[in-house]
Amino acid sequence: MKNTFLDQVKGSLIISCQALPDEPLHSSFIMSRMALAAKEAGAAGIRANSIVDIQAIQDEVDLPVIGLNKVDYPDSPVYITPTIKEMRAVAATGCAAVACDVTGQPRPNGEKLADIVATMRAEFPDTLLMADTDTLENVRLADELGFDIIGTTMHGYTPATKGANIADDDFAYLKAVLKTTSHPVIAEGKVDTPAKMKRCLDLGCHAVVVGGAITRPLQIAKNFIDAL
Ligand SMILES: CC(=O)N[C@H](C=O)[C@@H](O)[C@H](O)[C@H](O)COP(=O)(O)O
Repeated sequence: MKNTFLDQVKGSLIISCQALPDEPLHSSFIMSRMALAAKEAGAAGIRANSIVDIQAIQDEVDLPVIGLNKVDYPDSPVYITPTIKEMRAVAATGCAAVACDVTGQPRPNGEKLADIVATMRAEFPDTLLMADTDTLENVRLADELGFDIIGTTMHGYTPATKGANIADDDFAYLKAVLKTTSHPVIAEGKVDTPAKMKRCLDLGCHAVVVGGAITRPLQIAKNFIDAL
């Protein structure tokens, strides 16, 4: 069966509906309603964390899902779908794409990303793989490993990129990413206004993921409180 995800989201907005256990909205039911609001607003896709959230969202809306599973392991800083165990479980939900960390940092249990990709290609040939990258070096790594989608998700969130913001210097880093890879690029991470989303698309991104600015009320409310 052909995976139509890339056609479905081209030039559009994907809304990330995530709330970790320490966040006020942590609930699969609430995330499914966030996804419904996203759909009613016109989003083309959803990004979601954890098996139960992905399933609840798939029951509520018929939009394609980028699935991931955030898990902390004691022996690694990698937390976005870090091992083959989480990769398989996320893909088994039937989501269109599985996202995982591609930051070059050591993975739990000494697992190697190349082995994870090979196993996923063999077991889930119709599932797209999205690389959550942080630097140009890791964009090149994701290309070499054959990821289908390059995401900028981890730019600003690793020791190598701490403090960076995708919008710095009129998206200078994003422009470099677009020059570095021929795979579709999805801008993600701190795209927090409609104007920034539009700029990412105009620069040539395939799609944009927006999360907190739409689905994290604590973050949204803080922005207002901070202005007092
Ligand atoms: C760094 C990390 O763990 N990012 C996570 C990845 O799935 C999510 O917590 C973000 O909300 C998502 O990337 C969207 O970004 P923003 O919420 O900034 O629009």
